[in-house]
Amino acid sequence: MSLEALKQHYEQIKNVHMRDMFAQDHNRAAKFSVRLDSESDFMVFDYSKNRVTEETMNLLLRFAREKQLNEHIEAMFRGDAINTTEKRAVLHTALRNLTGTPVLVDGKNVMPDVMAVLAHMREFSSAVRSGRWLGYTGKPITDVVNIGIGGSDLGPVMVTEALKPYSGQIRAHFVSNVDGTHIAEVTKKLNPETCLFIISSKTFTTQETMTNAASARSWWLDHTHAPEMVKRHFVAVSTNTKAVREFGIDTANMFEFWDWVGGRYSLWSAIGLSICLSVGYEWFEELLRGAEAMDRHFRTAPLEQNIPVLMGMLGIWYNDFFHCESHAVLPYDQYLHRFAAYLQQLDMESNGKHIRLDGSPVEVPTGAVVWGEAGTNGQHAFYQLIHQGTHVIPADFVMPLETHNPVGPHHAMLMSNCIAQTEALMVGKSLETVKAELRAEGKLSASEIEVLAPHKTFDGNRPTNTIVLRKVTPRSLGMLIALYEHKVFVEGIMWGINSFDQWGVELGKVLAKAILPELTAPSFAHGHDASTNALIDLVRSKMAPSAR
Ligand SMILES: O=P(O)(O)OC[C@H]1O[C@H](O)[C@H](O)[C@@H](O)[C@@H]1O
Repeated sequence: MSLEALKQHYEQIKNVHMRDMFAQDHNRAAKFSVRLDSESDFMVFDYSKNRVTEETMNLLLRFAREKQLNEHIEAMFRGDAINTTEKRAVLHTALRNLTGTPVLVDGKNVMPDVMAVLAHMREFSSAVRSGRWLGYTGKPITDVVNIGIGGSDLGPVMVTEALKPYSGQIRAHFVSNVDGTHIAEVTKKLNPETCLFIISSKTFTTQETMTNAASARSWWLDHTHAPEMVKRHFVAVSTNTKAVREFGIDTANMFEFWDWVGGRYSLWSAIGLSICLSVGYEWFEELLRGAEAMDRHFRTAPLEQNIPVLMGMLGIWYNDFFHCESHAVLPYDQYLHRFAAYLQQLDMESNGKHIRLDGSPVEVPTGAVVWGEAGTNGQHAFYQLIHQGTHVIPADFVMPLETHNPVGPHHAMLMSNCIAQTEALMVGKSLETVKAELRAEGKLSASEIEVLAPHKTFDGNRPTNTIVLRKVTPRSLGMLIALYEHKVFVEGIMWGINSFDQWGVELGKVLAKAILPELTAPSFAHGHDASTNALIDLVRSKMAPSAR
């Protein structure tokens, strides 16, 4: 069993320093790097600064084979109902299957519907962007507001931000939080004659989205008094035609998707309409092409050269053996400033599970706590803990070689910081070196040096991946996002969990619905624990003072 072999191997390797691994193997950087090209874009996955040897990787990949990873990958692409608790296929890959090769769900080829919705998105976004789609007073649309939450928000926000250099005249806004401040602040910036609301919700029942949508419609009607013109200013993206119609949106302006697209995997579907409106359909299709290239790679590359597999298995290595609990994602490109927030849902909602597919409890911790910030801001905030704290935090550095904004020396500085961080995290700085430096400075006594030097030492040996891109383009972004989707999949398979349901989100939703009427009830809440009752009563004293 490779698990036993891995456990033994871990004992041998756990204290080996990467510094020595690099010293012993001058070919290490090349050996532990994979490059993937797609048209003029490329990605280099450099995983040489990890606490692994060739033997580690061989054992990890043997472990993956034992768990039949290849068969699971095929089952996903084929459209098997691998989301077993919801009895659904998982086919975000079909959304970017631009060659149109048939993909069957329950014997039906889904590709004609996928292509039809893409055509609808192309036609609609072109009408809006070209000024052919007019608002109720005959003016073109200037502002688009996506109202959605979770997967119906985070992907579109992240991508729209990342692709700002490709955006046109239309301004994109996003409202997700049920906090009235969010919708209020966005509507302040809008002209009711020239704005378009996209109500994005897979289920069209999500409390936050439905409340924000109703408030947006009230705001719009208060300003326009033109209920018959709602159809020119409100469109919907959903799987729920009935609820869309009931909301009052013309179903001709509804963009459909399907239950085999998970919310956090849906930016490639019509949920990406706000992206399309911002950057135009052609660039949206480029995003899909990037993802398609990663899909092909994931499905066909041998495990040894398969970037999502390597990345996922490194995740398993640190989680299952080193017991690392968190994972930092550090993009060195300001346009990727929402990338970590997006990944939090992708990774943590997918793999934050305590039960395996067969209903038994998991045997190892699952799902790292994912967090991060765009470089170099993070360096001046939390990198201290990554360098010298007591936790080992594996980190991904995303490094686009070209910038969209070549301003003076900025990009060279950004790159030098990124590379320096991975070097420092790996190499560290020994006590002897620190002492020698302090002695050479000649400012401190020998005893002062003894006390200060440990504070200035770095153990190093902190693992990092460096993901090099040519530039943040629609294509490379598509590759990058699909890489993480598949990495999360690989980890889920290894843990034997269902990465595609999200029952954990439900309990809070149910309890919030129960508490809502109690906040304005005439009598003191008594059905909960003492803390909850008291908190409800505090809110009640503000909301229904006359009731007290
Ligand atoms: O698109 P919706 O149906 O409105 O769902 C929005 C979000 O709702 C919940 O929070 C789910 O856990 C998410 O996975 C989903 O993305």
